[in-house]
Amino acid sequence: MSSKAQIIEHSKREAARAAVDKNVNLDVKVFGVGSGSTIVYAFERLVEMHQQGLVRKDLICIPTSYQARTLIQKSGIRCADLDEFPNVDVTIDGGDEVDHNLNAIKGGGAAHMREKAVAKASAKMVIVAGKIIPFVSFLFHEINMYRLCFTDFRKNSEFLGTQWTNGVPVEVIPFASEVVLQAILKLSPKSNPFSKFGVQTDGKDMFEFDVPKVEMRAAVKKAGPVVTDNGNLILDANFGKIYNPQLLELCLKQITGVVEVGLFSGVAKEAWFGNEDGTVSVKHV
Ligand SMILES: O=C[C@H](O)[C@H](O)[C@H](O)COP(=O)(O)O
Repeated sequence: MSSKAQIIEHSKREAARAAVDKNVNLDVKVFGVGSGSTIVYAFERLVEMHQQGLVRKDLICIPTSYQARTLIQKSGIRCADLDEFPNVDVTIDGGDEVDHNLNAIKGGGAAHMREKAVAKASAKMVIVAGKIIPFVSFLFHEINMYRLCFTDFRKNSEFLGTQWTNGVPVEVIPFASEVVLQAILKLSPKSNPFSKFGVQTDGKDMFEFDVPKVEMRAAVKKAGPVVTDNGNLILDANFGKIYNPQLLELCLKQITGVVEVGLFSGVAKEAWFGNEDGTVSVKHV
């Protein structure tokens, strides 16, 4: 690993640990465990705190994926399903990209369906984003440092789809995957099918591209597509910059055959960032 990659990995770990330290205590009874590489660091800290008596001995952890379930089961902390404990105190999860309102793209690991179910059942959802690049300038600007140095990056940090260019993950039932793909291609950047229901837009286009770029996610080390923990497929839909994530999420979710969309609009209340320089930043909404 290069030294720059090591620094980023270190800051990602620090951000994950700080998020746990700040949000998990003896009052937390039910904790949602996100998925991905960053969450491994967060869960490592949770296990330490459990061993040190800093969290409840009878803490219940709700997994958001097969990966999270395995982590919990190996830890000795009680693992339970969401339908047993539908009221979660705090969930901590990773993120692929986060904008200045803490809207996020998630699902780089195809886990966003269960992640969103657990996040929405949580009194508080916290995102830890290891990949700070889209946000660096904004945060530095906020604390009034390096304002000039990072001015060029600020514009880019405003919109989802700027740094995470793999597209928005859309989980679809296999039966309708081609139909959904065609429907996404027909979404127009200027459309607001919800205006008749009173869903307002800011008058700007919904996303950048005239026509989205959509492809089915292919598996690695297996021929064929990625199959999710729910037995479904993933379409990665690249819209370019996303100007209105709330509306795009609604538009995608109304397509029959879509199970869940990796846009988390207005879900996270707090985000922790591991910065490129090894420091950690936090933002609340
Ligand atoms: O499906 C995967 C999840 O949404 C992850 O939380 C997200 O992709 C971030 O993953 P990582 O922590 O590996 O960057």
